[in-house]
Amino acid sequence: ASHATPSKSKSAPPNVCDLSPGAIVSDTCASYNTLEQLNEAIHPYLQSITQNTDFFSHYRLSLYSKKCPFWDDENGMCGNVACAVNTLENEEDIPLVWRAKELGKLEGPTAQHPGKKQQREERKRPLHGSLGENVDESCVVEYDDECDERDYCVPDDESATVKGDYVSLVENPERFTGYGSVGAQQVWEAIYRENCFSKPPKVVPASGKSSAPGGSPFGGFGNQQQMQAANQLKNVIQEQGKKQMVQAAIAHGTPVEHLAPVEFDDTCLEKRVFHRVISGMHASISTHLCWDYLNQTTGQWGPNLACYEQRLHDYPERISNIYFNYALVMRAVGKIKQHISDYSFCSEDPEQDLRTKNSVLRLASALPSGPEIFDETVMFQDPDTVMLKEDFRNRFRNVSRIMDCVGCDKCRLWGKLQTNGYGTALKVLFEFDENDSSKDPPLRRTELVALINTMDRLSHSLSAIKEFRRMIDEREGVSKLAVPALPETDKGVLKTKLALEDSNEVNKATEPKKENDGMPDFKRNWDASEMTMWQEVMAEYYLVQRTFWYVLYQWTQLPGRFTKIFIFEMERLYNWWLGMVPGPRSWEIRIPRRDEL
Ligand SMILES: Cc1cc2nc3c(=O)[nH]c(=O)nc-3n(C[C@H](O)[C@H](O)[C@H](O)COP(=O)(O)OP(=O)(O)OC[C@H]3O[C@@H](n4cnc5c(N)ncnc54)[C@H](O)[C@@H]3O)c2cc1C
Repeated sequence: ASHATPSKSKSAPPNVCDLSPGAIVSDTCASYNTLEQLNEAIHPYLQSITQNTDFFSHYRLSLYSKKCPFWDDENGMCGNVACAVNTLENEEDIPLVWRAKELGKLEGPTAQHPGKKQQREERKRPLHGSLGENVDESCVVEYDDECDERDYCVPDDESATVKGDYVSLVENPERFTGYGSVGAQQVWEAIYRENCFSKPPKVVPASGKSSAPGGSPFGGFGNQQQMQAANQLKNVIQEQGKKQMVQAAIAHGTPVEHLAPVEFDDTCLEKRVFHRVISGMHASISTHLCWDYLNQTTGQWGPNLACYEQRLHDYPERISNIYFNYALVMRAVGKIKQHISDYSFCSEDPEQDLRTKNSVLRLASALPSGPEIFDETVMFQDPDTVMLKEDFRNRFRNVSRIMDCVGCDKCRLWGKLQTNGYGTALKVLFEFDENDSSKDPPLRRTELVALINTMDRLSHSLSAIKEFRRMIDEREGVSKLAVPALPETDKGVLKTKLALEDSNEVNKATEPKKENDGMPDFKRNWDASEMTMWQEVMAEYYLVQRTFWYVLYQWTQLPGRFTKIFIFEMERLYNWWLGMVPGPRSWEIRIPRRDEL
């Protein structure tokens, strides 16, 4: 990995817009190239861990029992599902399954967190099979409900009465849901406002522990901490004197970015880091929804290039923030190697426990050790910034609370998970000792699951961005070559075609990706009206010839392919036998798509 001195505290914000491969991602020590190469190597591990282990494919959180503590429906600041205005104006006209309300619902089985007695007495099946017969519940249930004061997130079991539900992450992939408009903009706006570090620190109990388990003496709020959080955020908004402006702007459909900018002092590293983490998370969510996008008119799922261009491609700083987050989370995962070696993943299934541990250790070992990628030690060193650390933590807790205002279940699930993931990364970076894990604070199950899944999300974002860029290059390459060769009339057609592709039309972008495996051109892309009969016959003849040779060639490749598949499968079997999670399959047998026939 290339190594460079990261920006020191108080330095001016570096240029985050240089996305050239060799450029160093600002505030980190790695170049875009290095991170992309690392990603290619570890992406399969991450996918395998998050998809194939019971431990990392289930997450526990309070989805329904928490009330948004920051605004309610009465004053027009609405955060519930009904207010989550959809991307299509008249959704009633489209089939139910494509509507935002349906897309945002959680899928698959859920299970309530078992009580302490049940946990003790039925250690093997504390959830009574509610997540499915094949799920090993001892890998899923979290036995330690305690919360530590050094947490950067709001633990989801903060209130003793709200223990949360277990949900499958595999059955609820992060993708387009149609959630947007007023509700979503308001949440993002509130989250970015948490970055007003220049204000004096807010009063939040230093312990971070629930002070009022059980019933609430404060009416609408679950407990004292929620009440305080509500007051803090209201204060921030009122202090800024912008609440009215924001509401009015949203009500009139004015984009939030047209408002006067939020007071944000970005001269010091810590404040910049906070902003970059949030913006990177936002950008990563946007990448996933553009990558797995539903065209609500045709019902087709697929990448939407126009969506990517509108939300990310034209904002290099957002893309840079994704890379920044990847470096930060990667450093955190690399730092917990020692901690993980003593971790119990599945108390009642030693075989799955070992497999899960081995796969996490393999991932951690594949990451550069030490501060090669990200050097957290340059943060919070300055005497002026020591107080910031506490402020930083409290603001992160508030972001976590704001997530309760997300009016779409699936979005809330992934929003909460990723906030927890970044919170855990920061906890690991600033509270864990890489060489001596004896004094480390406990790492809870939800935190570990959130950390690894957040890394997987970022890794997926990097891969998707690479593919989106390729699609843009391909499009631009085609247009550059095609334009000079075309007659004047066709240029007009091509211009319209490109304009359509550039606009919100998603049809093109939602087409499945074509593999370029050296396949010859089988299209009849000649103009018969300009050809003699003989030329046409020859063109047809060459087409048949090309097809014939291609099919024959593919048949000759079959024995080699089967041998490779056999060796690959033997290797996976061997890994499984050793107790490791076998890597994902790199081959599949599938019915050809229509355009391939
Ligand atoms: C926590 C959360 C999770 C969500 N999860 C999903 C999901 O899984 N699937 C889904 O389809 N929708 C999800 N959404 C909604 C989605 O994020 C968008 O809000 C929605 O698609 C509307 O997008 P928009 O173009 O109006 O701009 P938004 O993404 O809502 O952004 C609002 C404003 O913030 C600014 N902005 C945008 N991106 C960045 C950035 N990276 N950094 C800094 N500023 C930025 C821009 O000025 C923009 O106008 C989620 C929303 C939230 C709050």
